[in-house]
Amino acid sequence: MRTETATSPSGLMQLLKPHRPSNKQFSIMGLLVLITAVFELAIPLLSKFMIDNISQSTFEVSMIAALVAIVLLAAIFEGGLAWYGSHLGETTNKKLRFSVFSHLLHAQQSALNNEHSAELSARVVNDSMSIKSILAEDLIGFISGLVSIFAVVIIMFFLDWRLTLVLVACIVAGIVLITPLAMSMRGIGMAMQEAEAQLIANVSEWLRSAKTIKVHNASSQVLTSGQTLLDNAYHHAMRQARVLALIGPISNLILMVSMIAILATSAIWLADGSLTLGTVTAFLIYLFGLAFPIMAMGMFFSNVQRASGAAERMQKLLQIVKENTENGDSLAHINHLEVKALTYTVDEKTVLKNINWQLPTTGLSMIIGESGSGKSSFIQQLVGLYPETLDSVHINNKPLSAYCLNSVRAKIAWLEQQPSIFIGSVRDNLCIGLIQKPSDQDIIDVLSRVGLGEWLKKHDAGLDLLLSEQLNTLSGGERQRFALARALLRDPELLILDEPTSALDKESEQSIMQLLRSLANNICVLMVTHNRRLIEESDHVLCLKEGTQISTNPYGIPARGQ
Ligand SMILES: Nc1ncnc2c1ncn2[C@@H]1O[C@H](COP(=O)(O)OP(=O)(O)OP(=O)(O)O)[C@@H](O)[C@H]1O
Repeated sequence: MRTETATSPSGLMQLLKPHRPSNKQFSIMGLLVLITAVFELAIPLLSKFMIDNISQSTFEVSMIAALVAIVLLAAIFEGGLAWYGSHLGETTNKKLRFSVFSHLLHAQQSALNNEHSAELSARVVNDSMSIKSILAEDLIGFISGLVSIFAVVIIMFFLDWRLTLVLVACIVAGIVLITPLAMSMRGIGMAMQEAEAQLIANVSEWLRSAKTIKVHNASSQVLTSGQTLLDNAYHHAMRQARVLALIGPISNLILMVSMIAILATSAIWLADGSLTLGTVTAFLIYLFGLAFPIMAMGMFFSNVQRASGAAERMQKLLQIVKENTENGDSLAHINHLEVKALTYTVDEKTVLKNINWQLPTTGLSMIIGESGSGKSSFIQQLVGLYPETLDSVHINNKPLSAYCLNSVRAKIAWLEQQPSIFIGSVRDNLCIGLIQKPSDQDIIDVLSRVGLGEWLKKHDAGLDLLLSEQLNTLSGGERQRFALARALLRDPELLILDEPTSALDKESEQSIMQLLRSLANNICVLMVTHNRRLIEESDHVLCLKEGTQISTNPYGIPARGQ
């Protein structure tokens, strides 16, 4: 479950710790920053000597050659530094995204049930971007800015300490002005990321449900809601733009005021001969050179605040408790399956109450009951999706909590009420999670067994045909049979099906039931159904009413084994 944490720039460091570049990589970056700064700082000094030599008529051509060489080297190192920074930032970004994505995939289902998938995707993809830019761009700007400001102030001090004092006073005033603006970026950044995640979640849902919206004449209503979300995102983006728009001009203002102050004071000292024209030129070049570092440092502080907000949101995701799927005994075979005193509660609502049922390891068992009676919830407990009920499900007289869940799930195939289709080929969709991939012929045979042989023949791409949730390649009934094929390829010992024939015509239903009956000779087939006709086919029945097991069959139809 989630917990609140106060995240600051130190929270950002904590998030980055396992993924950040190595000390060696940081050292290389530091070295590149230093070399680039040295070259860039040498340019004004060389210019000063050149100008002073020209005015004293002692000019040498070699000086121009040295200046050109240094300008070129500075440009080469600057490019190299930008590339290296991006390399470090992008690598960290990739690792961070992978870590959060992998954490979410392994997160406990109950925590994921409360989240919107598109909002989670937005956090994995978007929030990490602002964290990446700290490493890829801002950190370099900050370190080179720091080195430049420090070195420039020292060089200037040796050139003329009086002008330096004027400049330092201007810089300090600028920092005092910029700091509160930078600090406000954290809250703004968080609110902006939150607004964008909400926008993405809603837009993706609306677009997925475009047909429903059209048929219900709800486009204008949805647009109004969309407008509100857009206004919210726009409002926060503009708050950010206002702060950034202030940081730029304030930095320029510092530069301008510094320049005017330096020129004014230089005029006096030039007149009394205590200052050379070369020194003034060098000062002015250094001063322009300081504009970028000062701006970069302002940006660094504001972006660190913004990234801290993103880090806080990502940290919350990383605090979702993960499933423990790898520890415990490995399950070889299901010889005995029993549910003992199973109670399942969600948000103080009792969904299942004290269910006791021994499932036969072969045969066709059915779970029946009114809508909302807890049938789907019951079968989800058998695959260990909810840690709080692991001790109530017993396999071979040991609770699920004693087993390595991955080994249990390897023996089970679960066909959801609304089967998922992933972006990928027919083959990829059917073989998902299988360690030993079946041959194409095996896949084609299974598709024929579930009645999709003709469907496959209609598509030239065959098993390479691309499927996705959005592509309407499969009808509702075909999708159910497709998911059954996926389940069969797992060669399960327990086959769980949540209303597997709800979208099928009578003929297809009969052929699927025939298939399930023949499978039930060797394995446990457990299906949820509303269909009265099918109950007659069952060997065993669990009847649920408002989450409680009842002995009387509400349909009044005796099952085969009863
Ligand atoms: N994660 C959850 N959070 C809140 N309520 C839940 C959750 N899971 C199930 N429920 C509630 O528990 C009850 C049983 O739901 P379940 O889906 O198991 O019923 P069902 O018998 O399969 O219904 P149907 O036949 O309509 O599919 C419902 O009222 C449902 O809203």
